[in-house]
Amino acid sequence: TGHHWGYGKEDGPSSWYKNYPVAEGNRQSPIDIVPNEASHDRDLGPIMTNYDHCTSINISNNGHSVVVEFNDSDDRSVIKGGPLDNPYRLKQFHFHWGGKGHEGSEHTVSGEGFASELHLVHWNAVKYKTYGEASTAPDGLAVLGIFLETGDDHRWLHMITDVLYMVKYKGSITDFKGFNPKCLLPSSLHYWTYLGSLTTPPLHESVIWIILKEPIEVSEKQLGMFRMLLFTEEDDDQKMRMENNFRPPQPIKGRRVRSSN
Ligand SMILES: NS(=O)(=O)c1ccc2c(c1)[C@H]1CCC[C@H]1[C@@H](c1ccc(O)cc1Cl)N2
Ligand SMILES: [Zn+2]
Repeated sequence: TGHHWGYGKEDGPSSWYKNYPVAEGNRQSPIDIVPNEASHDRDLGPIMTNYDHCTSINISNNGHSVVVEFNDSDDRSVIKGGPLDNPYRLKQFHFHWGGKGHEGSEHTVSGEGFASELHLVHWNAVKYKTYGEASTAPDGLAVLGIFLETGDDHRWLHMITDVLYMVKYKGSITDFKGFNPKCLLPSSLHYWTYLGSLTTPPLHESVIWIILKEPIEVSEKQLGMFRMLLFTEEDDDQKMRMENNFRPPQPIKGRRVRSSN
């Protein structure tokens, strides 16, 4: 289903518009965030994440990233507050990263990229019946973006990097239960928010982006573990390392970025 796309020279972000014309739309993501051009909105309250009873199910390599899926059959793990009119249910999280020593985040701040970016994907189960339906609606998804910068070892990220060898190849999946993503959040939940899109095909313009200002620290060694993943399947004789799986910033097209206080 859908067209083949990737991050290479032939199938990468600059060619996605051919099969996904919305790539040139008016609310595409990621963007470059310019902090002193963001407007402080007094009625923008704090965001609240309630992941305590969340249930991770599995971890998989979908050929574009490594994804941890959650049970989203009820409101056990949600994000609410801030720009959101109701709670959005946690569906999955995944990462985008660079190559050795290169940048790898999708959003940038005053033109600066980070080594990686974590996306916690939530959907509006109050207004829509399924994730698929929500993924095409203008207020269907809320993605919490967290920057990863290199520094000390992240004390909990090893729970993920320790199992990456199990999902080395595209299409591989393994059980991954009892992981609470609360441990991946930085201490401050101050954020920027704007209306955007999925950063990969199908690039649906259905995302309320909430980008945390404070990055989390991970070690170069931990990040290097992500680069042992492959874009390719086990029986593919080409072993293409999974790295630089990020879309560059897109035109802001007059959009406002708001800042929590
Ligand atoms: N980078 S990102 O945070 O902007 C992001 C967030 C959510 C989704 C995507 C990318 C893309 C990439 C893989 C699946 C696809 C999408 C989806 C999943 C399952 C579906 O049934 C439909 C769709 Cl559209 N979900
Ligand atoms: Zn993403």
